Amino acid sequence: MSPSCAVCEKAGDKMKLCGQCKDRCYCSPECQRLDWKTHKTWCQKNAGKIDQRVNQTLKVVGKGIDPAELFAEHPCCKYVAVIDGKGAGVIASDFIPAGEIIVRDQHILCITGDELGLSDIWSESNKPPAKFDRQHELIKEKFERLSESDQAKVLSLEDMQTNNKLTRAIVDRLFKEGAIKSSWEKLYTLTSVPSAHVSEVQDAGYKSPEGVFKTNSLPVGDSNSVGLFPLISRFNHSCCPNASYRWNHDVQSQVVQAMRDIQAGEEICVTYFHANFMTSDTRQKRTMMGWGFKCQCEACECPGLQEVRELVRSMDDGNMTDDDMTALIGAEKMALIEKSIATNERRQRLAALNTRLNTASSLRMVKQIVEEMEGLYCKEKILPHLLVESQIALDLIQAHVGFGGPEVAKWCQALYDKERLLEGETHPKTRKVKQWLSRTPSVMEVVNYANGNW
Ligand SMILES: C[S@@+](CC[C@H](N)C(=O)[O-])C[C@H]1O[C@@H](n2cnc3c(N)ncnc32)[C@H](O)[C@@H]1O
Repeated sequence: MSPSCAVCEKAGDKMKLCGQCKDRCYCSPECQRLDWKTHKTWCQKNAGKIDQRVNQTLKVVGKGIDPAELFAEHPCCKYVAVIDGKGAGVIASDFIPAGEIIVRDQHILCITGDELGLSDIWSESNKPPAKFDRQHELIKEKFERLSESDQAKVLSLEDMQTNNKLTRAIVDRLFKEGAIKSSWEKLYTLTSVPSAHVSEVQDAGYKSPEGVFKTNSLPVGDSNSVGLFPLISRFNHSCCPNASYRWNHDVQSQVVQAMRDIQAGEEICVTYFHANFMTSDTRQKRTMMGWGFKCQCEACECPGLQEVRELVRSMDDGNMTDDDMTALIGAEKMALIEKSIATNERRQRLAALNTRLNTASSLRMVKQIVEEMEGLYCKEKILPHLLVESQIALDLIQAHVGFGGPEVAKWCQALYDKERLLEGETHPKTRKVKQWLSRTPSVMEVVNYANGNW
C-alpha cells in the first residue's frame, strides 16, 4: 500500500509532496491545483517554520526515499512493510536457493580504526571517551560531506540510539487515531515524521547520523573499518535466520547471502549476533541493549508470557497442577508457554553440548554430541543453515582425523560442498578443502583451517 492523494485518495508509489510545506501528498498537478485554495493559508503560514524545524533536526528523515526504489536492481527482493513493531524488512519475491547472494552493497559512510587511533575498531570503538568524541565528530563531518541524496538515504535508516521510541509512539498514536491509514503509510511515516509532529520529535532529539550509524554499521571486511551499508541495513534480525551478512572478498562488498532455500513470500532475516546458544531472555536483553528493540522473531514470539509468569507467581501456593494452570490461563496461552520453555531448554542444551564438544575424548562421543546437536538445531529451525552445516562437517573432520576415524573423506566432501556454496569454487578456503579430497589432512592443517589460517 502507498500513501494516498490528499484530494482523490488514489494510492500510488509516485506521489509528490507539496513543494512548500512538504506535508501533503498529491497524485497529480491537477489534484494539487484543486487543493490549493483550501491548503494555501495553512501552507503559507507553516512552510517556513517547518523547513526551519526540519533543518534543525538534520533534515529529519530522508524524505522522498522510497525503499522499493533502493531495491529495484535486486530482483529477488521487494521491499515491504512487515510485521508491526519491526519497521520495514525484506521479503523474497522469488524462490532463492541456498548460497545465492541476495544483495551486494557498498558503504556510503565509513570510519577507520586509523582515524580513531584504534587497532580494532569493531571491538574498541565504544571504549575510551576521547575516541568516542572523535567518532562523533568524524561521523558528523563525513555525513555533511555526503550528497543530499546520500544524506537522505542515511537518515531514512533506523536510529534506535537517538529517540525512535518517541517516534514510534507518535506513529502508533496517529495510526490508532486513523490519521495514518495503512501499514505502508506507517512505514513511510516512521522514516518521515509528518511536519506537524516534527517539533515533538525534535524536542527529544530524534534521529542523528551518529545514531543511524551506531544502529546499522558493520565491519568492512577485515580492514579495521566500520561502514554504513544502505541496502543491507534494511534486513531484520532473527534468532533462526535464513540468510547471513558476509564480506565477499571477490567483489569487495558486504553481501547478504541465503543460508538455506528461501521460499517466495518469506521474510529474509539475518542474525545480528550469535544467538544459537542463548535463551530467549538473554537474547531479548542483547537486542534491547544493542539495538533498542524487543525481538519478535519466530523463536522469540510468546505473547503475554511475562504477564502470565507474574500472575502465576502471585497465585501459586505451591499446589498448582498443570490442569489448574491451564484452567487459569487458557489452553492457547499454555501451549505458547510450553513452546517457549521447550525452546529455551533446547538452546541451553545446545550451549552445554557445544562446550562438551571441545573436551570429547573419543570419536564415538563426538558423533553422539553432534547428532544430538543436529536434532536440536532442526527443532529450533536453525538447520538447514550453510554455516552451521559447514561447522558440523568441520567438527567431524577434526574428530575423524584426530581419533583415526573411517569417514574423513565423507566429511571433507560435505565441507567442500558447503564451502563451494558459501565462498565459491576459487576461494582459498574452498581450494584448501579440495586438496583434502585426495589425501587425509593432518590435525594441524584442520586446526589452522578452523582458525582462519588457510
Ligand atoms: C538494521 S535495522 C533493520 C531494518 C529496519 N526494520 C528498518 O525499518 O529500516 C534494525 C532495526 O529493525 C528493527 N528490528 C530488526 N529485527 C527485529 C526483530 N527481530 N524484532 C523486532 N524489531 C526488529 C529494530 O527496530 C532494529 O533497531
